Amino acid sequence: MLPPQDSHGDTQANASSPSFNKTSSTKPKRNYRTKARDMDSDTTPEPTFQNLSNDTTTATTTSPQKSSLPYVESQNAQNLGEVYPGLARLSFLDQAEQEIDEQQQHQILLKIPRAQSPSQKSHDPLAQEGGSMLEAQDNVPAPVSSSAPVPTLTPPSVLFAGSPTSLVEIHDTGSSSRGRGLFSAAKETLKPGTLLFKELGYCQVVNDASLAQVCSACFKDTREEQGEDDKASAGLPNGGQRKLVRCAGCKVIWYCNKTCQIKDWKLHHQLECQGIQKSLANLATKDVWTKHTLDTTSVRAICRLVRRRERVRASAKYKADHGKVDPQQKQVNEVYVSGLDQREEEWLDNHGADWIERYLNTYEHEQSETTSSSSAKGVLNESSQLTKVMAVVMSCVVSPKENRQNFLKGSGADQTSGGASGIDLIRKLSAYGFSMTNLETTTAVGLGLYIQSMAFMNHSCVPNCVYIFKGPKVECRVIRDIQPGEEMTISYIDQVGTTTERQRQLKEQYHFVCECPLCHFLPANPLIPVKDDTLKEMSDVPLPKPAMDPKQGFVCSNSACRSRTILATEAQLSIYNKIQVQCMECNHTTELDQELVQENQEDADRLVAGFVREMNKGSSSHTKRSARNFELAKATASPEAQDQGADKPVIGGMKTVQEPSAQALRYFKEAYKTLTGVSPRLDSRVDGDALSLLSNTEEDRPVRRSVLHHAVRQLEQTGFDEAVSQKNWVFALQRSIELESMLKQVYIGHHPLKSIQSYYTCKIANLLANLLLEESTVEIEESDQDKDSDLDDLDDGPANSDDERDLKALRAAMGVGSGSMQEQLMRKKRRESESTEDKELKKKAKLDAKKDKKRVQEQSSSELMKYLKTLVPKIEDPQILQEFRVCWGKDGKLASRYRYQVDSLKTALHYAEQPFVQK
Ligand SMILES: C[S@@+](CC[C@H](N)C(=O)[O-])C[C@H]1O[C@@H](n2cnc3c(N)ncnc32)[C@H](O)[C@@H]1O
Repeated sequence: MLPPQDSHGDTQANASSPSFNKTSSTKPKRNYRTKARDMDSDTTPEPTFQNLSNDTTTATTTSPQKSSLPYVESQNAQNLGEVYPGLARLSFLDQAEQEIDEQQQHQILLKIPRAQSPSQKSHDPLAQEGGSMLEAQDNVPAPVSSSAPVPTLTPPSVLFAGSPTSLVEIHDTGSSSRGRGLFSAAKETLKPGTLLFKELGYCQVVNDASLAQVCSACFKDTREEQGEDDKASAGLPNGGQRKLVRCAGCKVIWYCNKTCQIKDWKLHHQLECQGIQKSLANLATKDVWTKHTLDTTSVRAICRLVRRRERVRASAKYKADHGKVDPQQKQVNEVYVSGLDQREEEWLDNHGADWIERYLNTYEHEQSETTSSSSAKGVLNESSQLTKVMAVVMSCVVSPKENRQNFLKGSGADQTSGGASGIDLIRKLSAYGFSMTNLETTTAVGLGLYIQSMAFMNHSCVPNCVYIFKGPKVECRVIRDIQPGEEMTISYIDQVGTTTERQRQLKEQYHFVCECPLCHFLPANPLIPVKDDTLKEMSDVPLPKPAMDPKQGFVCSNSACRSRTILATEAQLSIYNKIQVQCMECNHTTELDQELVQENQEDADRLVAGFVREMNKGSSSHTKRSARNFELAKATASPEAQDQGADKPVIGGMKTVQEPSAQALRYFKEAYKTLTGVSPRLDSRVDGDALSLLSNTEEDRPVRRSVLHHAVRQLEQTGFDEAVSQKNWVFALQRSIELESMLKQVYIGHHPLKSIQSYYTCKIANLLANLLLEESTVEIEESDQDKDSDLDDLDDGPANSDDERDLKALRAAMGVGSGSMQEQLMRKKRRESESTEDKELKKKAKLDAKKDKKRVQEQSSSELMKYLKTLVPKIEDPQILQEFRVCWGKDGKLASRYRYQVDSLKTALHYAEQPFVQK
């Protein structure tokens, strides 16, 4: 069934179905030059075009979120995914590549050989529910056109029989806390780059912050840069950026176009659109949608989950009618385990249902009596984010009040929740939801629930697989050799963190104590014995001494001492509270206590905040999103920045490249030093004058950490992000290089983050080379003009006719020039009385100053160019391209974009060099 249209061809907003203006078929084909089109047709027969930038949906949403994986519900919903991105900076690129890998996917079958009853075996929910996703429903074309079986469509009997081409199977890990896991079912070693599986989410939603930028059907991100090789982007204005159109029914969900809307309508949106509208009409929840008082990402995800389950339920009923038992509910519940902490779970079990009921009733009651005060607000303040989310979910999916209890408590009689409690659903989403991320914008764009294979992948701090998002699908690839029968793992968090940090994060967000080899090799708690064979088996890089995590150590605090040996770890400090360590190299004794370290950290945080503030001062446009696009548009300094900019170093002679202010650099350097005890690498060739503003003297710091501390990485990352957003390209390049080398040191094996950082480095280098080229071209043109104007100057005056001079004076006297008539005549007289000698001297001084300035600029430009040239061999390292291929597939779009950047860089450098050589 397609979204119905009313007689005007418009969406019947309240008729359960959004649609498009009928006239749109007679209109010219959608043209990306038009502004965003609002599918809202309640008010106008023609589709309304709506500029996204003016839309309230974007105006009030939270800033683009960085994310962690999986999605963490227990945080404040407004901050969901704001943890440092780690793996979450992975891409979803567009889906062109999907076609390429489709063939491979057909080779992959999923085996689930755990013991089951015969009835369970034939109705495994993983196959059933996931399968329904790919079934053609309501005329939705099945995404896979080939007749070859794909995992989700594979009949259960085939699933369990296994196949010679099976790559993965699910079985027990043998550890009670790790439960089941995904194992290699291949007969041979799986090599890096192998595609293990592709999976479409059971449900997925675009997050609040990205709703108006990311299509809710194909997950194409309008902020994503269009590759030079991307044919679809050819001819698009705005650097190929598209605008989205909005569903007229709920006015919440956005799509690329009608095709995407219809696709999503059939799959999900027809099940949720009316619910959102109902919730919008509910006084208690209206503000959530209109004023964004609550992040609705998980609300919408749960709604989709609930509705989807209803559908599955119906199909189960059908199967039951055909004489088969419905094992789905039980088994799906088995897949989802709770992700909340014990206290919250208990509270929700005991009071959750009543509390939400009370919240909704109280609120409605208060609204109707128009009493502003106390209790409802008090209750609201007390509420945990989860219960609020649940309340909004209920307003979307449960209509009669009497059904609420059933929904919340999961009575078997309840038709809406399908037997499981609504609260359970939110827990499940919390434990199994994955934050979907876009690599190019480095932001979290959505939340997806992948239940077929991804749900069974356990975490490791040294994973052998990575996953990347491609549209609504997730792809999982091998990044290190995997032996037959070996467990396949991914990292749920940023691997760069120290053992202490990683373990804390896993505990807080995912509620388990990590049992991976790295945590055994470098235990966060020094009292836990080291298992030093765990990591050696899987690493071909030199390993640190067990328990001496180079990322989390303190080194000698004597700045004169160059030893980088780890003298103590943070874990030791947290156990002993106070430690005294003596450096073997210089005998200097360092005394550390937790308070001191804490102060040090606070100091650094304050400096980082100051650094960000100073960086932002320099620019009037804080458009991080567009800055990420690295468009070659010149960064014009704001008037304020230009005012302050008199003492700014002109880097590379390019007035088009903003530099961080001396103050910002000072903050950066201070923060770096506070964390590490040493100065950051601010390359003198690049930072020129800026560096001289910074003192190079190193004083002793009571705390010196090993340089790879997570905080340093965060500082570098902040520096990079800020520099990119302010178009401080030289500084951004430096930070990118630093980040790249850090990532190389801390990630074992291939990792997408390494390659994406290399991509940024190459891209910024290319950008600078192109700016240099532009500058040099402009300089040649200017110097040609200068020659002409110099000649004009010399010819000026005496050569001009009396008539012409008189005419000028007359014009000036009539007020066309500046100053009063008398002043102008005086000036003219003065000029005329100046001796030819004076004039010549003045002209010469002017020319000399100009030449001096040009010389400095040329010198600076050629230095920058030399520096960029030194980067070329590093950028051309075949290992980088290999990294791309492993993580994104051999024909990945990013690899070809990278190659393009390399070529462009070399060409720009070649031509930019010409003018300087000529002089
Ligand atoms: C996405 S599920 C993975 C599948 C799960 N093992 C199962 O049997 O359903 C995540 C859960 O697995 C467990 N887990 C995953 N990785 C682990 C690890 N490295 N150490 C301990 N437990 C882990 C935790 O209980 C975590 O909440």
